Amino acid sequence: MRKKKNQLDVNADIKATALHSYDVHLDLGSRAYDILVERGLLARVGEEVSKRVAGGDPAGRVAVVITNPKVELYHGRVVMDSLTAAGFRVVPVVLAAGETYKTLQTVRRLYKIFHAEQLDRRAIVVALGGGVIGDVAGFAAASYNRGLDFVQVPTTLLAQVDSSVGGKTGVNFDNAKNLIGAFYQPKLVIIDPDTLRSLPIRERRSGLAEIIKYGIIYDKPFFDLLEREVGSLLRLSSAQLEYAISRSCEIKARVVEQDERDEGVRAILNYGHTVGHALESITHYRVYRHGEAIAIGMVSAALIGEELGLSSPEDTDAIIRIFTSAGFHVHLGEEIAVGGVMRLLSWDKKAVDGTARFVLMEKLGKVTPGHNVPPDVIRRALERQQAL
Ligand SMILES: NC(=O)c1ccc[n+]([C@@H]2O[C@H](COP(=O)([O-])OP(=O)(O)OC[C@H]3O[C@@H](n4cnc5c(N)ncnc54)[C@H](O)[C@@H]3O)[C@@H](O)[C@H]2O)c1
Ligand SMILES: O=C(O)C(=O)C[C@@H](O)[C@H](O)[C@H](O)COP(=O)(O)O
Ligand SMILES: [Zn+2]
Repeated sequence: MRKKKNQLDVNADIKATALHSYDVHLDLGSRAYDILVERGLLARVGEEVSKRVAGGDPAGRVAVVITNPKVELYHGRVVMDSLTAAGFRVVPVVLAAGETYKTLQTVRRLYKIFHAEQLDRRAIVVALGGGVIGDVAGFAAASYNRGLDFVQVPTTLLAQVDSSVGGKTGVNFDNAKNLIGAFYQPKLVIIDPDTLRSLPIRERRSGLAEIIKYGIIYDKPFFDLLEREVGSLLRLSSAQLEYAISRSCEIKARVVEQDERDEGVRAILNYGHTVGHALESITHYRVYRHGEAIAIGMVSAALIGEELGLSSPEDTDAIIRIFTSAGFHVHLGEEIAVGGVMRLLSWDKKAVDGTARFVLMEKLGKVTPGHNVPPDVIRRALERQQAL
């Protein structure tokens, strides 16, 4: 295992291999992998997958590229051509887009295609798209034939900074977000920030929420940088774009290395998700983008921490300020029933005996998991948030 480093030393782990090109390594022993961040990488997917996953011998190997219609339109050709040129037999699979398709039915559809194509264990599943594609394709790869090699090629900001890294795969089930799934690490993550040019502003903002999360949970200097850069990051004009992406992956990698299966410290990556997931679920995954829901959830968590005397009102204000300046609505809508949200908290994966355990901030840059919060405190915080 990599030596534990303090927050500032951790910057040294991101190896700048050229201008605006970064490699992050996630060290999990036999399941270790690289996260490559570089503009233009999409055209080198075939070469990188061949070298790093197929041991330089792609002959006779199938690459199943799982994507959705919009991503296929913008970025499918370049990826598939590059895999074909490297020597893979490419099987494209285009799934319907959106969180409402993050279901077992979609996974079953993938199994049917894998079966019809007679995939053997040498097949490689390539997820080309956002977090929904990555989570669904990853779960299918984890379970089909007891595990196929899996490569993440994330094309949303959210997927580039969060969902493509760390091996959480799965689908929603009834009213519970991500209830069915597996920990299954990719063999490689290929991030091309140029793909973000075709991404609508609302989706970019959603990804920014997870980037801001890393500042709140782990790295105050990063939070300060983000306060200055939110506008230019959204416009993709920030000179810090690649840094913000790789720094986010780096923080996630350092946390996952310590607790791959979410039994302890990894819960800090779930800051804001307890209320955030409940909001996604209560609105049937149709109202909020994931980042929008967890931005609201991060403000809820800050208000709860403040109510408990754990964190300061100044830090809550700083969180509200950064999200507001990025264009998020941090107010909890009057139409959202506080009681309904509170009931859904028991489905959170961090719950113990049906009672939510919150990740709460002590100060910007430091959060702790496992807080059992009295219901009246949660209610008070959520009602305050409705009045924001
Ligand atoms: N596994 C994890 O660790 C993890 C972490 C965070 C979030 N998630 C999950 O990720 C999901 C959210 O992911 P998301 O925000 O990427 O949403 P998403 O996958 O639904 O993608 C958002 C939209 O962007 C479009 N799109 C993707 N790339 C594009 C591009 N380059 N240009 C134009 N359009 C593009 C897609 O077609 C889709 O309509 C949620 O289900 C969430 O629970 C998982
Ligand atoms: O990787 C993690 O661990 C996270 O918690 C990252 C979250 O941003 C992500 O939304 C994750 O999918 C939530 O996981 P869950 O276990 O709460 O379903
Ligand atoms: Zn998330």
